[in-house]
Parts: sequence; structure tokens; C-alpha cells
Amino acid sequence: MLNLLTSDQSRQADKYTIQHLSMQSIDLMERAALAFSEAFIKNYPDKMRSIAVYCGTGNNGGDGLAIARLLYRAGYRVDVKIARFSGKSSSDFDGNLARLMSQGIIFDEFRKIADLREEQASIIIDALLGTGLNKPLDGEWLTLVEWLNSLGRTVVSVDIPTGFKAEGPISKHDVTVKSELTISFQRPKINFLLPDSALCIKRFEVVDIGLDEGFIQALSTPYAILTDSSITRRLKKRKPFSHKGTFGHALIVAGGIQTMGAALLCAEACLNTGTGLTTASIPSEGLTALNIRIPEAMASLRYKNVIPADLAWEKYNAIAIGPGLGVSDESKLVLKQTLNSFRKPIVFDADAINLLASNPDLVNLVPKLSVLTPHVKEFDRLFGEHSNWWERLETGMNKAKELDCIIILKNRYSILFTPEGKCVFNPTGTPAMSSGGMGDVLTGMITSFLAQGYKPEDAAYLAVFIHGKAGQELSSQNRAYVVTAGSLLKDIPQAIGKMI
Ligand SMILES: NC(=O)C1=CN([C@@H]2O[C@H](COP(=O)(O)OP(=O)(O)OC[C@H]3O[C@@H](n4cnc5c(N)ncnc54)[C@H](O)[C@@H]3O)[C@@H](O)[C@H]2O)[C@@H](O)CC1
Ligand SMILES: [K+]
Repeated sequence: MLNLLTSDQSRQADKYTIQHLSMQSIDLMERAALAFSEAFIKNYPDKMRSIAVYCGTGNNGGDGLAIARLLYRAGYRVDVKIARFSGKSSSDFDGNLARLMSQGIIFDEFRKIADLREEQASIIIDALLGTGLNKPLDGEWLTLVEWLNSLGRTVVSVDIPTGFKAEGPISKHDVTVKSELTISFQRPKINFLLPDSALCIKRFEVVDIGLDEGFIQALSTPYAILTDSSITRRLKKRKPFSHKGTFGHALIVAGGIQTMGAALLCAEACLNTGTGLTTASIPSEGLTALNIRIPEAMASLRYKNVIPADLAWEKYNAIAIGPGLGVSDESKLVLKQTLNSFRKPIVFDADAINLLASNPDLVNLVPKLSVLTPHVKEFDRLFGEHSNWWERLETGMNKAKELDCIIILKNRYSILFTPEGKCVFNPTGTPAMSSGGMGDVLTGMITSFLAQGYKPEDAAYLAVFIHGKAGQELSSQNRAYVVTAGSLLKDIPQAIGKMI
């Protein structure tokens, strides 16, 4: 797992790296500019496209000057524009300006917007302000950014779009550069992973600038992002003499007469993730569908939506409840009965979350280390309305501690909150997965890992990461516009196999 950094921690990592490697800060800037330029050249190999690099006079602007020099040397047609709205400049900016001049590269400086010339370039590199941003843009900066946005050119931002905060709540009123691509240093900024960033980032890439990883990983921060190796390390190989009893028995309490699909998807995903035995607690009307679609699964029937009184709860290692369950009074009884009968961790999804939201007294019965998997609407229903995603991060961290549960806030980059206060982002997935039933599949996967004996936190990490990875691979292999839940769940065994 990789730590994510706040702007302040990035500065500490820069400082430590510079001291530790006995280098000059301008050398680190050169590395950053080189890494940016390499990524830029891969994305925009056409050297006939003209480029204008807009630079501030801090270190982000310093990066811009070094990038302009490197791209010029690589054969691009580069123009440099310096916004000198204050008398201040950083020493590495000054150093890079001298290097730029020594190469004979022409640059323009403007002190007020009125001095700006018409812009002809087809690509604009935004190196105005970076992580040094300390207040929303106003005055000349605001006008400049609005003008750049109005040009409708391809904009590539250095480290972060100018005006966008790396962390903290984003206001809809903040004006930022709207970038096609943002090439960020060492780590994605935390706010890149939240939907608020869609306003100014179409796509981002992260480049390694050689900051000290030991230092970064030792920093104390709740924010992290999952990696392939953090998943592989957690997956357990199957032992030679293992049998179905080794891999647990899961119970999926799901489905309604008209929503049997959710139960089927969840149960099949559970089975395909490797549980020894999967039983589906479904409405009696769904038995034929279950037998046809998943002959490997067993059924425990709910007549008139009531769980039979003699259900042997103790034989299950993990339970999922919610997909397609409905929110009727009978469904509430099903939830209540489950909460009163099973004290091991439970995976709560969909209608089980909605029922918890409308019956707060039931929340107290949620077993410790259970996993709740709300999407944003369910999250807000359960924990109250939020006006931005940063607030949801704070609520998620607080509630996971308070309830002693793992909360997975599902999104493009799903966010996992743990009882220890961690806030872990999942990088895998694709917008092609935004289709009905995906959440049911995820719930089945988490429950399966739980039943197989994984710790709840690990079960959540594994399921979320592999679920996204499988979707990503399916969509890229088949160049698919959409990946359906049914096709994804068929691919789970291979997706796990590839990671182990
Ligand atoms: N050694 C380092 O610290 C490195 C820094 N790097 C670059 O440096 C950037 C951070 O540079 P700086 O900390 O110099 O800051 P910036 O270049 O982001 O901003 C410059 C200055 O602008 C002022 N400012 C902030 N918000 C403003 C606003 N809303 N309106 C007007 N002025 C405002 C502040 O005084 C700030 O220090 C990173 O984003 C990255 O691009 C990279 O070169 C890698 C190494
Ligand atoms: K920038």
C-alpha cells in the first residue's frame, strides 16, 4: 500500500530527499521536469503542435521553465509566458530562468492581464501555481485562468491544475484550470481520487521523481492507495490437501420476487471467489432460477419472506445481507433476525444499508468488524447529507471507528475506511463497470473472502481491488464500452489466479 501525501508532507519529502541525497533543490526540480517531459512526449508525440508554457514565479513555474527547456531540446516549438503578478520568485525559478536564457529560448513576461498577447499555441502547459496554493484564485490569477479556460485548447497541468486544492474541501465556486491531462509528481493528490476533481481533471498520470520512498512510507497519514503487491501479499495460496470444508460456508441473504437477479449475482460471485460452500437465502419463488443459474449453490428458502426459525446460523462462516432484499416490514424482520442470530462479521449492502438508515436502533446490533458497502446515496442516507466529498472522507473515518466496522464507499476510486482510522483508496476499476449488479458481485466477493477466513479488512481490500481489476481487464481486452456484472463474475477465478 502506498501512503498518499498532503501538500505539506510532499514538501517534507522534497526536503528530506534533497538533504539525504546531498543534492540541490534545483536538481530535484530538474528530475521532476524530466519525468514530466517524458510523460508529455509519450502523450503528445507530434512535434509540429505548438506549445505555450504558462509559468508562475514559484516552484511550479520553475518546473514549467525547466520543462520548456527540455521540450525545446527535444524538438518541440515552445513559447514561454511568465505571469509576474508579484515581486516574489523562488530561487529555483530564478535558476531555471537563467538556464532558459542561456539556451536562447524566447520568453514573454506579463505583469497584468492587459499585457497578455493573443494565444496561438495548440497545447498549453499549465505551470502557474502548484501545491503552494494557499487561497482560492482571485484578481489577476482568476482572470488569467478564466481566459486560459476560454481558449478551449488542450491543457496539460504540471503537478496539479492551477487553483485546485491537493487536499481539503473543494467548493463548486473555486475557479481552476481545466486540464485534459495532469502529470503529477510521485503520488496522486488526495483530491484527484474524489469525484470533485472531474471538474478540472479529465485524466491524470503520476511520475516518479525519485523522492525518498522510505521517508514517505514512514510518514504518519491515514491516506493510502492499494497496489498490486499489497494484494498479492495478502492472498493465500491453496494448500495441497485442502477440501471444500477448508474454504468456509457463506450465506447470502438476498433477493425478492422481482429482484432475484441481485441474489443470483451475489451468490455466484461468492462461489467464484472460492468459498467452499455457498447457500442462498432467497424467496421460495426464486428456487428454480437459483437451481438453473447456479447448480453449485444450495438454497434456504424464505416463504413469505421469513427466514425459517430452525436455520442453523452457526454453520456459516460469513453472511451477506441486502442485495435485492427490499425495505418492507418483512425485509426489516429478516435483517433483525439476522442481526439477532449471527454475531460474526456480516457484509451489509444495498437494502440492508437502507434499512439500517431508517432504523437507527438496529445499527447498535451490527457485529464488530462487519463490512458496510454503501454507494454515495446510501452513505448519505446512513450518515447524513454531505456537501462535498472531503466531508464524506471525514465522516467515513469517524464512523468506521465509532461502529468498529469497515466501510466501503463505492465510487470510481472506492474508499475503504477502517476502524483504526485508515482511509484507503482503490485504484482499479473503469467507468465501463458502472452498470447494475456490480455492487451485488462485490458483496459476494467480500463475503467469500470472509468465509474463507481472511480478516475483514483484508477481505474488503482483496475484493474491491480484484473486482476493479477484473472489470478493467475485461473492458480493455474486449475494448468493451460496458462490462456487465454477469460477465465480470465469470472472470473472477482468473482475476484472482493472475494476482496470486
Ligand atoms: N523542491 C520542491 O519543493 C519541489 C517542488 N516542485 C514543484 O513545486 C510546486 C510547489 O511550489 P511552491 O511551493 O513554490 O508553490 P507554487 O509554485 O505552487 O506557488 C507559488 C506561490 O504562489 C503564492 N500563492 C499561493 N496561492 C496563491 C493564490 N491563490 N493567488 C496568488 N498567489 C498564490 C504562494 O506564495 C506560493 O508560494 C509543486 O506543485 C511542484 O510543481 C517540484 O519541482 C518538485 C520539487
Ligand atoms: K499547475
